[in-house]
Amino acid sequence: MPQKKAIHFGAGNIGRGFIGPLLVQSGYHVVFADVDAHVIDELNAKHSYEVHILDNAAAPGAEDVPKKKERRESIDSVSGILTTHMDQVIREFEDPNMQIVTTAVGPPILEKIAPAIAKGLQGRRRVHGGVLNVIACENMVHQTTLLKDLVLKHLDADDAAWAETHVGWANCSVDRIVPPAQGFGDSHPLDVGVEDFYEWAVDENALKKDGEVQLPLAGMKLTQDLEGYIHRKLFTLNCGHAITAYLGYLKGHQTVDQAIKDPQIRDIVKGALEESGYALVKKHGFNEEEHQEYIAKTISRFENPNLKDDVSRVGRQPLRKLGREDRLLGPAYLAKQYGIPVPDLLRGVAAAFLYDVKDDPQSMELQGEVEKKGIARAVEDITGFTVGTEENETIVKSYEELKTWKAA
Ligand SMILES: NC(=O)C1=CN([C@@H]2O[C@H](COP(=O)(O)OP(=O)(O)OC[C@H]3O[C@@H](n4cnc5c(N)ncnc54)[C@H](O)[C@@H]3O)[C@@H](O)[C@H]2O)C=CC1
Ligand SMILES: O=P(O)(O)OC[C@H]1O[C@](O)(CO)[C@@H](O)[C@@H]1O
Repeated sequence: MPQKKAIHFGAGNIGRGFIGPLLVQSGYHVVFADVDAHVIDELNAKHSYEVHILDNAAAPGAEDVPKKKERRESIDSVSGILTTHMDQVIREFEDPNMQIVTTAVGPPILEKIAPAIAKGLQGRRRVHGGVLNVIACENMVHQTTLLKDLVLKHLDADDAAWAETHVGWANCSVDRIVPPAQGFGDSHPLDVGVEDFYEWAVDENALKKDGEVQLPLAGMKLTQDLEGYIHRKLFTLNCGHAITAYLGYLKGHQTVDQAIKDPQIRDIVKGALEESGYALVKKHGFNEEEHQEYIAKTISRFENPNLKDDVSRVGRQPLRKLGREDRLLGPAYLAKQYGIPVPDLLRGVAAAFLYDVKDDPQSMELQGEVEKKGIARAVEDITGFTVGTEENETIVKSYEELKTWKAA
């Protein structure tokens, strides 16, 4: 029997370190589609690589010296194509063994891969018309719905109607910390280091189950309450992570584990996650005790010294992270609905306004806004908290206080 196939757009950290491996474990041959010719050549030369699971273990008796405990998983049955080679992308979609399309390219890139997916779907419809499932694994709410809308723009009415009935467009929540690979040697360019923890929750209702695909895949949780999973992850892991990164950057810490060890930072992060947690418990009816454990587990994930996760990776693109539904303002607005005060979340927002990394265009754009409009007006425009409101004043006050951290 021919091997079933999946095409994954984005052979980066999450592609190679999380989604690709789960697809391979589920019996799929994974075709990575990327613009990076070096990675694609390596995939086609070796057809395999290793995932290094970097444990969070400290050496007994030596508190500050992490003991590198590591397991390895070999990922075989992989190949690559360049997304610029449209004919190859279309051929993969036309293959009847192709059953799943996943992405991890970064939210702004979805519109760039949409034309290739549209062409692929047209080809598939023409050749055999088999059912397919698409799951975008990006850190944002309703990422697959966004991808679907972008793809539909490239289809005529007939093809769009076909894509509605024959393609499952499933949103998901994707959680595993996978920093850029480091230290595996020049001869292992595809290897990637990951934390042990992972969670991939996928909207069960949106998947097409009438094709060949056997669900759930390895490591996948099917859920009828995706919003709960997305909010819990985005407003806890991503929220705490971003605040740790922005405050860590202010204090000159290089990595997340160094930043979270700083008592001043830890207190604010913990406070913010408690505030966000009260709102999540109210909104989704989570068990309070279990949610406290989830917060503690999340903070312990930040402490993993073996990940060497740079604060500039976690803080990247601050304007996206200051989106109204995203990790900082999302929980602040949710808490507001229940009258929950959020001083530490707003400290985190203020810290984002102080993030001035020269080679991060969004950071520079944000600084430009502050310079042009002044902090209170910039906060109003970006966060929606108008000048004179308690939230705007708290952010501005925290901004001024946190500035002194930078100077120190
Ligand atoms: N790294 C992590 O720990 C996590 C990341 N995510 C999300 O996964 C997504 C990807 O993140 P990473 O893997 O960290 O980024 P990455 O930068 O390591 O990987 C992105 C990949 O997309 C490729 N790419 C860029 N333009 C492309 C195009 N037009 N066509 C095909 N491929 C293209 C890049 O060459 C790169 O290989 C983001 O949305 C991120 O928020 C979600 C959970 C965890
Ligand atoms: O990938 P983004 O959205 O820029 O944000 C970085 C975040 O993504 C992750 O890499 C994985 O969820 C986290 O480590 C971090 O909070």
